[in-house]
Amino acid sequence: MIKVFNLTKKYGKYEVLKGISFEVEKGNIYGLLGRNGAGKTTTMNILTGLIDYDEGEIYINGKMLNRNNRKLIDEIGYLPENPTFYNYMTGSEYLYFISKIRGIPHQKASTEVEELLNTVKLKEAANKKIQGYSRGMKQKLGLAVALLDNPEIIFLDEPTSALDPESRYDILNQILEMKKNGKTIFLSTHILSDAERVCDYVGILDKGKIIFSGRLKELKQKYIQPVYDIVFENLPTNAEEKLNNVKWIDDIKIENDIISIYVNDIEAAKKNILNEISKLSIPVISLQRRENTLEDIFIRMVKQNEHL
Ligand SMILES: Nc1ncnc2c1ncn2[C@@H]1O[C@H](COP(=O)(O)OP(=O)(O)OP(=O)(O)O)[C@@H](O)[C@H]1O
Repeated sequence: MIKVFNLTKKYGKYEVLKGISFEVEKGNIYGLLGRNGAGKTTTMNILTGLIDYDEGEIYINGKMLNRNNRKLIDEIGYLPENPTFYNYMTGSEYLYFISKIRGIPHQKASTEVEELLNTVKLKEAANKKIQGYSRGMKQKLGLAVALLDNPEIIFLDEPTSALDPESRYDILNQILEMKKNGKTIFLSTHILSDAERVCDYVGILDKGKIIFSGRLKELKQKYIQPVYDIVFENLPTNAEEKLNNVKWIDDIKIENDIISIYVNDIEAAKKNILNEISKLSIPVISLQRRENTLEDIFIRMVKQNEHL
């Protein structure tokens, strides 16, 4: 559905994308993950034909997206990171307006607009002016615009950032619903728990390169590694130094009074963890073992990439 080979993009001398390649198959949700400034929006804007690129090949639905002839492809819908609207219009008026621009016949548009307002749960606010919409409502309206004319492929740039938990939940559910309806979805996000909830495949973009692209399940299996979270009464100052010398500890992360210990030998960890903690001589409030999350894996991969 989407194939990208060796894509390069420079802003002046600054090379944001250094030859990235990945594929998204039909009917899947692919999440492009990366820190702020990694180049996610740049990638989105290139794939949706909004900006030019320097080198590489892009195929969307079997058609080559030509660098010098970036015609917007009919089969795609796009929700940009910060969608802009005509705020004096109502949500419903705006959807009719966009339908008209896209050349959707009025009768077809009226059925579709009603359906979409239902789908994105904006029916009640449909006749209210957009200027009174919350960020979440605007995002839902943006999603409706992306879904107009039933595109096969939908691009969503940071669809859940800056939303409250309820709106995030709604949007994520709608993304899952789109997949059920056979859509192919390419989204970018830095909210890894959201990616973990909806994505089948992920690509990790870091320092201009894709450092992983594949099935989320495979990534988690590859990096399967238990983590111990230990909450201390107050943080031991020399903890990092002491724990880093322990053989079966791969890495540690310290946040407030919690130390997360990433383990490379679970049998050794089970036998020795209490002993190592007692050496720190600080009262422990709790100790819990868990599987690592996508966030843990992401942080470790990006850290490893830092040393390359
Ligand atoms: N038009 C531009 N001209 C020059 N530099 C740019 C331009 N657009 C983006 N950049 C730079 O390219 C890099 C990637 O930006 P981009 O917006 O693609 O990142 P992002 O991963 O989407 O980040 P965020 O999550 O913060 O939106 C950043 O360093 C940014 O400052």
